Amino acid sequence: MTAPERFGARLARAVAARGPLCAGIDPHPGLIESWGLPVDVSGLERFALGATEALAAVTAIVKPQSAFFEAFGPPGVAVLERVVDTAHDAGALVLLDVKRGDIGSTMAAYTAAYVADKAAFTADAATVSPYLGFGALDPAVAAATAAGNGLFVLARTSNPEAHELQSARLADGRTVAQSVVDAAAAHNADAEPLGDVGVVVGATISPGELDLSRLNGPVLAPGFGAQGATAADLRAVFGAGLPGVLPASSRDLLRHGPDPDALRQAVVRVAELLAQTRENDQ
Ligand SMILES: O=c1ccn([C@@H]2O[C@H](COP(=O)(O)O)[C@@H](O)[C@H]2O)c(=O)[nH]1
Repeated sequence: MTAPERFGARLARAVAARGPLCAGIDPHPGLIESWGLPVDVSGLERFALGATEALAAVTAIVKPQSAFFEAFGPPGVAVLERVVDTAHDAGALVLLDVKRGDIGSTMAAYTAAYVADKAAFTADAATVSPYLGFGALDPAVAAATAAGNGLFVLARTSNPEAHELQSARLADGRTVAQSVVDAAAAHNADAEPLGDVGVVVGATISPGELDLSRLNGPVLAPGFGAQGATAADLRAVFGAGLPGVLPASSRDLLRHGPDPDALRQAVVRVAELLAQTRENDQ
């Protein structure tokens, strides 16, 4: 049996074709209402599938936020499953934002749900938390990568409350967040063009907080748009030409719906802005 193509390679190809923007599918009740839909499972379904059909046609990767689907109970989770399939049909990869983190044996079960071989959800990658110890993620890394899928490990998140914990110093002088980046990098050594174990680093953090130069893996950069980070902040935090940085935006794209053309135009505008910022660097 031939090995599945690795996530890092699939992501690099998708980004080369469609650009780095990661479109978030976050069905906030207020957004569902603003699309003129009822805040119930039928409204959730029309919102999430409409957003996914439009955004997944023009982006490399979409990121459904599981919490907003789980909030509707099992029928909401069934909608999430359809979002994953719809995004794949439109040609995008799917990063499920579930932020799971637990002891190793339980992580194996979470992986079976999302990114292992024959996983229930068939996502291409999932977000995980290392704050029960990075080693507790080992079963998840092994199962996801064996299936050709990826993980994005929370390192330095975009929310202001994260700083105290994630920027605390370890005995060796590194920050907690840097130790997460370094542990992810160890899994990506020698991978080409990009490893399968990414990190989450908010576009809202201060420049120079983290050294990502040896990561050799993708970086999900939320905080762009609704949380205030700009294209200039992305450049300041991540530098020019760092491969694999995926600026992520949810509310700031979704507020343009329900018109699919308006949603797609919002993606085009952000892509132009990102490209312009890159050109200014050269
Ligand atoms: O550090 C993090 C990690 C994840 N998120 C998630 O990304 C989106 C951001 O939504 P916006 O509407 O673009 O602010 C959301 O699903 C968060 O749970 C994050 O913001 N920061």
